[in-house]
Amino acid sequence: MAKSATKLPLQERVPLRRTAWKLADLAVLSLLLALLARRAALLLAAPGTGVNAAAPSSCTWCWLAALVCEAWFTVVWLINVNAKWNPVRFDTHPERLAERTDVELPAVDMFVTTADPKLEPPIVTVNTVLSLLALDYPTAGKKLACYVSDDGCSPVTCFALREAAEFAKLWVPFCKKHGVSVRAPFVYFSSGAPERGDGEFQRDWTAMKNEYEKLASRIENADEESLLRRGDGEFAEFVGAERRDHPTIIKVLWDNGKGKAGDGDGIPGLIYISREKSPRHHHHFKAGAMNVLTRVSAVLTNAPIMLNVDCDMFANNAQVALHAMCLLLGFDDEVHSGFVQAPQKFYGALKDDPFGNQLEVIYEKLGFGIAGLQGMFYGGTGCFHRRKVIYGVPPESTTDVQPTRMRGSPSYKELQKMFGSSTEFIESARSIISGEMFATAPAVDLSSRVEEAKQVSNCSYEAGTNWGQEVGWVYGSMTEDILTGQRVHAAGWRSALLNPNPPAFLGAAPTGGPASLTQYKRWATGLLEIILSRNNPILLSISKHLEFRQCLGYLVIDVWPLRAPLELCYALLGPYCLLSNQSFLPKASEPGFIIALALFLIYNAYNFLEYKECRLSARAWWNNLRMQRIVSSSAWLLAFLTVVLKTLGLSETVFEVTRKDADGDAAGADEDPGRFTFDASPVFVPPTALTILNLVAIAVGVWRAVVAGAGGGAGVGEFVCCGWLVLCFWPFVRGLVGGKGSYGIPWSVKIKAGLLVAAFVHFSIRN
Ligand SMILES: O=c1ccn([C@@H]2O[C@H](COP(=O)(O)OP(=O)(O)O[C@H]3O[C@H](CO)[C@@H](O)[C@H](O)[C@H]3O)[C@@H](O)[C@H]2O)c(=O)[nH]1
Ligand SMILES: [Mn+2]
Repeated sequence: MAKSATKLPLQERVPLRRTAWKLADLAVLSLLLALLARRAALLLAAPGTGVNAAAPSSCTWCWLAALVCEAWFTVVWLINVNAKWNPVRFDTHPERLAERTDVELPAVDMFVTTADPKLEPPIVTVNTVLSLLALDYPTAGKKLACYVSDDGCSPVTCFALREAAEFAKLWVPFCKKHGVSVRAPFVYFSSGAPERGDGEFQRDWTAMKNEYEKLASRIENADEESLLRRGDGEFAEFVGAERRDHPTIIKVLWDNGKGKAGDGDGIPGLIYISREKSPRHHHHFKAGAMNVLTRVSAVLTNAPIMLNVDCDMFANNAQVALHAMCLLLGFDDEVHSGFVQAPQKFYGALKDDPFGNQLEVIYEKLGFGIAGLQGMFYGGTGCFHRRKVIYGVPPESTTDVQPTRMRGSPSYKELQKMFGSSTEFIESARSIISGEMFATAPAVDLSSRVEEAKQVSNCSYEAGTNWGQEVGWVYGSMTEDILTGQRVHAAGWRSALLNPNPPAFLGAAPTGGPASLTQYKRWATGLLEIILSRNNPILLSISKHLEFRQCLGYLVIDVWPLRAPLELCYALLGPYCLLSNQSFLPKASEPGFIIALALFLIYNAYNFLEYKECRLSARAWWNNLRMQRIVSSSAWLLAFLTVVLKTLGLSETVFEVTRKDADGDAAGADEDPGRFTFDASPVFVPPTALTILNLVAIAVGVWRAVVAGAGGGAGVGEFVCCGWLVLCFWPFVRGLVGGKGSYGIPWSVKIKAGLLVAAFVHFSIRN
């Protein structure tokens, strides 16, 4: 892109100052090191005997275990400090795009994935699709196209999208005429009738609202049986289609190519795809769906930029594609924006984040920090990709020792080996690899290329190719987003963080205990799969272009499941010591006590101030703090065990889709959607056991000190540990005693937890 000095930049990378935070980072680090040094010194001073003469009751192996855990906590702190150290913000100026006659905007293919019409109601997907079709983009009708992948193979979803295509003919012009800001109809109409505006607007608004309500009721009342039996054979392909065993179904629901030459202001094309499934082929969950979307769109429209969103992530900012273009076109070298990721933000989010999954502080502190290193992680949704990056093309600037097949003009044979045997696909890939940003898509009806598109969606298409390895979304992890982003960074690309105001996309955060913990468990399972694979960030930073500090940044997230066993071990030390009348922390009279106390206070104050700085409440801080403990002992721990079993070949990991609620809150009027709910799932066993155990330990400790008068082994530190854990697990205390229905912990869980506690108490007291 030629540039002259007078041109205003499309984007600015603004470093953010954080001197006071850096001092606090170092203060906590020093305290952690002091704690470690003291422990190590005392252990060395009295090998074999009690840990120190002043406190003969301290238990040597508890001190050793504590030393290992605290060393690990120090490492975790260090990698966090690294990630947060140099944050940056990217400011984007889409209004300058219009002034820049030298900048032509590339076409964008927009992908939406859905997998289950029950967990992901079609009306949710339809709203996401409508928000994308109505995006502001010059000649949107020509340059944008929307592809929906339906892993649920549901005629209802297909019907809903067909209806949406009709509705879009009214909705898109309405949004553009009146400058509607949020173009997902359910959000737009939820705010009630507009107060201002002229008569024409009022009339249009009422008419639109009526149309939307009719659309919504048609979709909600659609049932699979009657669709399949419809006389016009419209859904004939779905007859007999098993969700896990059916041929590819592709339907062009709106063809923007058809006889529309010259009419750029039309509505973007809309294509429905349900890829072939067969029990003989692994379908690789979302990553597999993304790869099919990539190939089908290559054959049909072949836009050089691809946007991907989950079915619940509507565009909340109509200018989002323009903001993204500022980052994709606004650098002198495109290596700086291999992909452009918007943070995951949520709509209708519950007050004070009761399930600790709104991730606001993570994004603002960790996200901006990582953005200042090699660049934001790919988050699976709300991301603009360069098609060539997904195809494995390295940035111009990397000087690889090995000659890469992807440079220059690879031969047909080489391309076939990488991308598979479709001639149409290879032709399209050739123009992408050569860096062509403005190849005009063939001026043919999309419908006339459906057969080619079906060919590249077959489940056998990828056999023997590089798809899922060096090309496309990477297979082998439930958390395909982090894995795929790592591959892109390892190729030497950087990424940019897209953070416009209003936020780019909004999605649904799961509510209730089971859904939230299932999501965390899936993430942690996938992360451990990454750590154990040849794509783990340490190997990538040694052998490829993943920068060292970025590698440490990835580890902050990747080690989640590894934290679980160590945090569990540390959480057991307090109750063990109270039960066996020993200690693992310095006594209040010892100098070491002050270090532990200061660490506890400063660490928590630090976190609290982070929440304050992100404009969140004290309640949100506390909810997140305690969810950290709950998630670690439940979801992360189970993920750890699942992957151990998988490694031993005893089980498989599967992608459990998160439920999305159509209206944002699932609970009835008399229920409290922020209150923790339970089911009989094994994830609830360990935290239930920890809750009971800590209560028992405190009771035994108090009894020993007060009634039996034989205290002295355990000190104030052990009591604080157990008391703190009980506070953190308060939702479980409530679930144990009083909760009705899903607010109570089921008996099967209580019994399993009770048995674990009995065994642990027996073991502690006997020792
Ligand atoms: O076999 C599958 C399974 C899932 N999906 C889609 O994948 C998306 C994400 O699934 P969801 O259940 O909503 O997971 P979340 O935990 O909300 O997703 C986060 O975490 C995932 C990785 O675990 C990322 O892929 C997502 O983009 C990210 O938002 C949804 O659109 C699904 O329809 C498929 O297309 N096929
Ligand atoms: Mn989701």
